[in-house]
Amino acid sequence: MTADVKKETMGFQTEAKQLLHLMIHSLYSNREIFLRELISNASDAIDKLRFAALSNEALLEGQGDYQVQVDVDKDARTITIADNGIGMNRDEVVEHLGTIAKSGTAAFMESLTGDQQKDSQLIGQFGVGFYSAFIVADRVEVHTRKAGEDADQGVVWESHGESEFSVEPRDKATRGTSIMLFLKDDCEEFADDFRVRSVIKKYSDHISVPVMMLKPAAPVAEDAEEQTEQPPEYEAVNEATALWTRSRTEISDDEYNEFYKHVSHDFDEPLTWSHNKVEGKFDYTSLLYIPKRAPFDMWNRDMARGLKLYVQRTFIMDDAEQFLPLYLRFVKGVVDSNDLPLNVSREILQQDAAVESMRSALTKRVLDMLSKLAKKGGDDYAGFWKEFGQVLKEGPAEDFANKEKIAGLLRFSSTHTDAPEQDQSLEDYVQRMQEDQEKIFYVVAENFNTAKNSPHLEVFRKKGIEVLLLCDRVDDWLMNHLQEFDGKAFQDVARGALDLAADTEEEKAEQEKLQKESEALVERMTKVLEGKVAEVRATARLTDSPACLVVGEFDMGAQMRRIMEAAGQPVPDSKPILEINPGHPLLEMLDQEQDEDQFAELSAIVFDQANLAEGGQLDDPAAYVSRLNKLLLTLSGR
Ligand SMILES: Nc1ncnc2c1ncn2[C@@H]1O[C@H](COP(=O)(O)OP(=O)(O)OP(=O)(O)O)[C@@H](O)[C@H]1O
Repeated sequence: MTADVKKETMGFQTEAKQLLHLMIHSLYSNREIFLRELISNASDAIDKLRFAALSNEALLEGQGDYQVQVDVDKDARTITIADNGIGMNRDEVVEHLGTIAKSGTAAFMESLTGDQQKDSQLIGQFGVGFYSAFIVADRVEVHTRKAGEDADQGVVWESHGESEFSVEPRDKATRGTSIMLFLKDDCEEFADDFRVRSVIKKYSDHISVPVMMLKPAAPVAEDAEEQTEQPPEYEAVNEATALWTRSRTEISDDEYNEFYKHVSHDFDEPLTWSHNKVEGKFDYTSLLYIPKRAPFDMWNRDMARGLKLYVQRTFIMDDAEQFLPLYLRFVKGVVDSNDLPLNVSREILQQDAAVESMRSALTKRVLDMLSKLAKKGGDDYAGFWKEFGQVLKEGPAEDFANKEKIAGLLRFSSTHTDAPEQDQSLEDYVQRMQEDQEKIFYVVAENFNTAKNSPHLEVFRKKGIEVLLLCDRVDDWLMNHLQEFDGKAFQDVARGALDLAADTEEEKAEQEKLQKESEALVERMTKVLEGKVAEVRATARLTDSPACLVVGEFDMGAQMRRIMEAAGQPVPDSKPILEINPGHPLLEMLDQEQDEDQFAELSAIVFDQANLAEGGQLDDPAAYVSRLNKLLLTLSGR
C-alpha cells in the first residue's frame, strides 16, 4: 500500500477558515510574529513532554536534551521550525490544526468588524497561534510524531491555507514536530539567516529552551589543501533561561513585554507587571501581569483563567486557577514553586495549605500593583478601570479579607462631576465630605440618567452633599457587601428614613411641623393605596418632585429586585414606602380634594409616577394611562 492511498483531504472548520483568511489580511504588516507564535508552540510542546516524562521516562526515547531547531534554505525559500517536544498523533493533528477549540469562537467571529486595524487587535487578543504561519507561507507542511510511539506513527499535515488540508502517514524517526513553511514571494526575508536570528532574539529570548540555528560557516583558509566535510554545528540564538528566574535588574521592559505575549497569547503589551521572589516559609517566584484589554471571553464562565504553574522550573500546568480569586481572573503570568511536589494535581492544589497561603500573598500583590498604578496618575488606571472595573466590583463579595483594599480601588460616577465616567475614588469622596457628614451616600438605578435625575437626590443637591451614582448591574450586589470605607458607613439614599446630620435645628423643627400638618393627608393616602405600599410618610428629601419610593431598611433594593425578577428568581414580597412632598402644589391640591374617588385616582397617579421616576415598571400600565387621560380631558373641560 502506498502512502498516497492513505492520504486524506479534509475541510477546515468554518471558524478556522474565517480566522485564517482574516489573519492573513489583517496581520500582514506585522508578519514576523509568526516566528514567535511557532516557537512559543514548540516551547509549550517541550514543556508538556518534560512534565509527562516525570511519570514516564520512556517518552524521552533516551534523548533528554530539549531544543527547538530553526533551519532556513534561501534557495528553496523555506524556513523549518522543529522541536523535540510531545508531538501529535493523527487525531490530534486533525483536531488541533483543523479546528479552533476555544469556547466562544463563533461569537468572537461575529464581533469582527471588517476594519483591518480594529480586527487585527481583536485577532491578537484571540490568540493567533499556529495559523499565523499562513501570513508568510503559501504552503505549510507539518511532520509530527507523538513521543513514545513508533516511527511509523508519524503524520504529515499539509495545507495551502485556503479551505482544505490533508493528512497522511509518514515515518518519523525522532519524536516531536517539524513545521516547514514554503514562503510567499515577498516573504523571502524569512529564509535569511541573519534576519531570522534577529527576529528570534527579539521575540524568543526569554523562552527557556534553546532555539538553535546553524553556526555560520568558518571562513576556509585559502591554503587549505583539502577541505574536509565538517558536520553542521548548531548554536543557541536565544538566552534560553526562564525569564522569571533572572534578577529583575537584568531584565529589560522589552523582555518582560515579550514574555507576557508568550504566556498570555495576547498581541498587545501588558499594562503593568510585578515580578517577585519570595523566600521564607514558602519559596516561590511569581511574575504577574495586568493586560491592557479584557479578553473576548471574560464573561464566559468556561474561560481559561489562572497562572502558568511551574515547580522548580518544570512546567506543570496552564490555567492553574487556585492561585488567584475569581475577581482577579484577568491576571496573567507565572508562578514557580519550590515547595510543591512535581506530581501535583489540580485536586491537590485545591486542598494544599501552601497554595492557600500563596493565593493570599499573590492576591495582595495584585491589589498592591493596582494601587500603585492608580497612584501613578495618568490614563493607565482609567484604562484599567474601563476594561476590568466590573470584574473588580465582584471583589468585596468574594474576598472579605481584602474588602477595604478593593474598596480603595473602586471608581464611581458621582454628583461631584454628574458625568457617566466612573473616575471618582472613595478616598476623593471622603475628602470632600461635609464637616458633620457621617455617611457615604449613593443611589442605585437602572441607568446613569435615572440615577442622576433620581428624585431622591433633590435634598442632597440642595445641601451640596455628594452622592455616588451607581448603575452597573453588579452595583446593588456590590453595595450589599460594602458596609463601610475609612470608618464611614454607606447609605443608600432610597432606603429607610432619611437622617441627615447636616440638618440644622431649624430645619429639624420645620420637618416636624411638616409631619404634623400632613398627618391627615398621609392618613387618607394610606387608605386609598392600601395593598400597594407599606407606608406613606411626609419627607423633606424632595424639593421639586411630588413623591418618591423608598425601600425599607432591610428590604431588597429595587435594582436587585428587577434583576432577580428578570432572571425568573423568586423575590420576597415587600412593598415600598411612598414618601410625599407636602409642599408640592400637586400634593397641596390633593389635600384640598373633597371628592374621595377623585382623591383615590390622583393618589394612584402620584404613586405610579414615583415608580416611573426611578425606572420601575408599572403593575398595570394601561390603568395608569387611562387615569392620566381622564385627567387630561378634564383640562379641556370635556
Ligand atoms: N509544535 C507543536 N507541538 C505539539 N503540538 C502543537 C504544536 N503546535 C501546535 N500544537 C497543538 O495545536 C494546538 C493549536 O495551536 P495554536 O497555536 O493554534 O493555538 P494555542 O497554542 O492553543 O493557543 P493560541 O492560539 O492562543 O496560540 C495547540 O494547543 C497544540 O495542542
